[in-house]
Amino acid sequence: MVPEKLPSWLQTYTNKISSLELFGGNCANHVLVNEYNPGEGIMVSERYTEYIDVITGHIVAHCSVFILQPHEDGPLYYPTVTTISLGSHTLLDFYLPLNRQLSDEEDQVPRTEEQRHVLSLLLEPRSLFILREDLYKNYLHGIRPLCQDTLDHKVANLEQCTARVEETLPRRTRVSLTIRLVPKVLKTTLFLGKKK
Ligand SMILES: O=C(O)CCC(=O)C(=O)O
Ligand SMILES: [Fe+2]
Repeated sequence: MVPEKLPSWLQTYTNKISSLELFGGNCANHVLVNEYNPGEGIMVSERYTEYIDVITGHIVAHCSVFILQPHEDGPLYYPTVTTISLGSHTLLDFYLPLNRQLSDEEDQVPRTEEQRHVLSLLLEPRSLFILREDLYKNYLHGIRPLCQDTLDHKVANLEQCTARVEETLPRRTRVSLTIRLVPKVLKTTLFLGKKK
């Protein structure tokens, strides 16, 4: 990763979250901004392909295939990822990974996504969500492409929220700021063609 300066408004939130000592005394240095319209879920880049000019060795084109699926955030940001939700709530769903089934001797039949769904968390607007420990390491997460959410008993944090079980919440446009620490960054800076 090549470092770039964050816009000052984002640096403010990054500093605030880092002051909670979530990143082992370091300051978070990576922010992913996602916008979800009602009906949209998380799109995950499944395959990133680069096309390289065989003579010069330069990348001439690249493309990613984006699909909707539960995913893990992987080792790059481990052990902590934080998310600020703005504008709308969403439901973040947690799933058992497919490979966890194989250890269970009675049940070698692949389960559907619905059967692997363990719990959801209601992320309210202006809330901070901290993903770490068991939920980071042992579960996949995803956001379903829905226009509204009916809260059921699988929503595990309703006691901490203002919403109630069986309530239906229409989704509005949500912007999420996923703030995390990438420990290894290049020492060089990226100049995007701006002359001083
Ligand atoms: O938008 C969110 O709340 C989660 C996004 C996410 O899981 C990701 O980008 O890896
Ligand atoms: Fe994620």
